[in-house]
Amino acid sequence: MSASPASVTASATAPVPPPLPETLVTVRRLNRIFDNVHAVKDISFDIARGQVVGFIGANGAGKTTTMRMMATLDVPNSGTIRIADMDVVQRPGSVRRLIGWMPDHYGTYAHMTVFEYLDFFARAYGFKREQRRTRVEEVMDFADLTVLADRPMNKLSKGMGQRLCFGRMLLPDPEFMILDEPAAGLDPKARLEFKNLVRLLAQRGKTLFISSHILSELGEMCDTLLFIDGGKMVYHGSAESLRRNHGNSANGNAQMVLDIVLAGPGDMLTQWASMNPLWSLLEERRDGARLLVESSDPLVLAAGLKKMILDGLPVIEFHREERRLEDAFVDMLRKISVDGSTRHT
Ligand SMILES: Nc1ncnc2c1ncn2[C@@H]1O[C@H](COP(=O)(O)OP(=O)(O)OP(=O)(O)O)[C@@H](O)[C@H]1O
Repeated sequence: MSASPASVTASATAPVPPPLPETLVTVRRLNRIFDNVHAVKDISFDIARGQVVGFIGANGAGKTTTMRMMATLDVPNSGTIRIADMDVVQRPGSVRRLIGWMPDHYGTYAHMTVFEYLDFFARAYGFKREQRRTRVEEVMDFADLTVLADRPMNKLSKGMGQRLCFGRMLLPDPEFMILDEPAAGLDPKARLEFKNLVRLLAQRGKTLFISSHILSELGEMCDTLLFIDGGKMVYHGSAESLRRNHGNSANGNAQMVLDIVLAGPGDMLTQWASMNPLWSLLEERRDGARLLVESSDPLVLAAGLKKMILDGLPVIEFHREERRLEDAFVDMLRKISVDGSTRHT
């Protein structure tokens, strides 16, 4: 994506808006029930202005339902959502002027080109003549759509379509952007480009709320992570504090993760770990495994590696890993199932 510094600021001469509050979004005791499905259960959280927040949960966890309510597209059964001190149910029109919404699916118009599509929406947002053309060009430049300007919408790849949807959201230069699974189905290059775009928007002081069911997709680009599981919020804090605070075993002992490669089948390590206390299997691969060591003492690690060799394991490579977010998350869920509380760190 070829963003230039000026390219995200709308060029329309709009009146100067009032300053936004420090706490841009406040969600309190939010509930949504569909027939007999309690999709969102008593969720509360705040989002500070300028933050990039990752909203993570498995399929069916309640992400889209929560986001649709924030985007004024659905109404809670109980609870409140306030964006810039405005209640989304009572003042949807004013809230909409502040937010951008990128749905996980969007309709295509077979005979419209990328330019025509953006031009159509820019017209709907009230951009007139030259301003409209300038704005559409700015957005196409930012979202790397310029080369696709004349391409019919129904001839776009998944990644191109995501960029178009992203561009559409950027047209009115929203302060708060709600993005539902924007990186789903993107190839690694497109995902990296998307991360860069998010970083650029964050640098310009925008606030973003981004959902994904893949933790590692969001870990690096978000200031804060918010986890939802079965409609309930189970964690609200930074990726770093998740790694730090949930890097311990249930009995409070420190742990290490070791990635080992063998010149032989990975199940040798699975068997070895099952026979050695302090060691357990995290993940078996064809030619190795990731093992968890219930200690932070380097001597325990060294003794374990020596024993592996003496036990005849053909170890050809090993390294200590940063604890993965996924592991920390699983660990946290395990602790929550023990004491039943939401984690705020
Ligand atoms: N309009 C609806 N009517 C009935 N049930 C619904 C409706 N919308 C969502 N649900 C249910 O609410 C639950 C949460 O769905 P939601 O789409 O919010 O999850 P999600 O976390 O976004 O999942 P995904 O990643 O699969 O999109 C699911 O059990 C879903 O079937």
